Amino acid sequence: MNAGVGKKLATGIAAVTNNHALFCHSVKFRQETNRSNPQTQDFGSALPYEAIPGPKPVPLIGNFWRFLPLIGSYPRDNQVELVKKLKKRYGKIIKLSSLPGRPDIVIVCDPKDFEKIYRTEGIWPKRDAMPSYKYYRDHVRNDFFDGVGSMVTEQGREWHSIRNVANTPMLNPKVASKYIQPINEVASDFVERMTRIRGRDEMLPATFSNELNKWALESVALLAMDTRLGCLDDPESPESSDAHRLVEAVLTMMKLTYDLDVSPSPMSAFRRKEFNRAVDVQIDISMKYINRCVERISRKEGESSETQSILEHVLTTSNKTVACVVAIDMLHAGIDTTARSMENALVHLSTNSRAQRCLREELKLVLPEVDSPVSQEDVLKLPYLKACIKESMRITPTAIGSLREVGKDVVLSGYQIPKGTVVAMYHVEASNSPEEFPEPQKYLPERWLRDSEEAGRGDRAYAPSARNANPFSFLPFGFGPRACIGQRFANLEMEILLAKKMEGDV
Ligand code: HEM
Repeated sequence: MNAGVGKKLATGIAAVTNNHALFCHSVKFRQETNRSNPQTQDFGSALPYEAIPGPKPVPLIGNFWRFLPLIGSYPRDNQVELVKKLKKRYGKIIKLSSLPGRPDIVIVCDPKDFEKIYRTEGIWPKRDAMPSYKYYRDHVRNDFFDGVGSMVTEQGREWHSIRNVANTPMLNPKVASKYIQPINEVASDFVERMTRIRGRDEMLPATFSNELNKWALESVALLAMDTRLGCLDDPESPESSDAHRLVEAVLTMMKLTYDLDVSPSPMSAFRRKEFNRAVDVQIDISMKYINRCVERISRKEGESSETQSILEHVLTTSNKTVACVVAIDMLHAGIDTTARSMENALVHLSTNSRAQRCLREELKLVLPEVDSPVSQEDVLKLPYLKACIKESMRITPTAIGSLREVGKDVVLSGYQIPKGTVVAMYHVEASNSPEEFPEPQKYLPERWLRDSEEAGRGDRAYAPSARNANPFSFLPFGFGPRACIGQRFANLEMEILLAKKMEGDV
């Protein structure tokens, strides 16, 4: 398994310069924060924008050279390391200016500033993301997309119209409950596959991260295409199968999104062609299953919308192009993120035998029958399981930060930030800050349990409650109207797989 947990940047829509963002972890927190007014300092009396600390641009070449090998101070640093270095040198707010072809970026690390930023975003938050995919849609395959924008890349009214179509089924708990059984089946197949692929020494293969991508794709295909693809089949699907081609296409696209949008090079023209081919495959395969679904809908006219699947709902309220765009958004945003978050949780647990014991104890009580399906009610009775996942996402979030264009003039860390400035909120800094989470590097799921009695039970550790932290310091799925639309499903997929995996190990 990958040892570099925490250093991974989610590609897809994730990771600040590659553009991901986050969501609040409890309704209670949301109500509490609504009561306070984060705008405490008057704009006019704040320090000017120009005075924000940060690397000073050199005449003609700006700040670009700082990221070059040999001469730069931050050559090819991953973003977590880069921000740590910048924060140590300049403080909690840093301005990165004079980067070729990019606007200034203001980096912030303080959760109090995150709240102020999210409070300015209004009903149509702006988060620029994946320019390569946008270019493909607007210029390469405009014939197919015909102006339909994607949730991940669009802004303003265009973003709102596609997000609205997807919100209705994806945020409906009754629709989600229809997926519990198939998500269970995918998880059981994956646990069986884990047993098959273990070596004689019982170790998982070095390709285990890729196996998790297959599990995440198999789960997302349920939502996006109403189908089981067969990514976990034994014997493996042939190279010409949809499962094989889609895994390759999604992984290629995710890798090239990073190369093209974050780290462009002289090879970019060749990579763009490969990128375009990878999206072509996703369109072909998604459309095949969307067409099948259209036939199914025509056979069962008159069904209530509550019994419809997400895809059926999108097709009956919109059209096939919109359904395909939503499906591709899910493929982009729902695979790498869920697979990496699951991998991180497994790594944290594998190195923490006490947490493993506590989790098994809880599972034995709630799910005495190994192999029985995990229901939504079961999950509600498994607070330690949920806490294990949360704690892993706190220490090693897959989306390390989030971009926004500020919607109003705002004061951040005492400096004026004019409306329209691009800010990068580094959530990973806040969720690992000792001010918010004492002993931040310690994996203590107990932080997330509701009361101290529960925390002290059996082998459980006493831990400082996460409830004392600023609610904006832990936002693994973003915040506000642009928060992750797949959060409910991602959590269900991870909870059910983790429960089945740990149960099976007893
Ligand atoms: C553990 C897994 C996941 C994590 C950590 C994650 C995290 C995020 C984050 C941080 C954002 C940006 C939110 C913002 O800017 O405030 C986001 C957006 C998004 N996520 Fe997820 N996500 C996960 C799984 C999924 C899944 C399974 C799906 C789909 C089935 C999905 C679909 C999306 C989409 C479409 C967006 C863009 C929403 C928009 O801009 O309107 N995500 N996700």
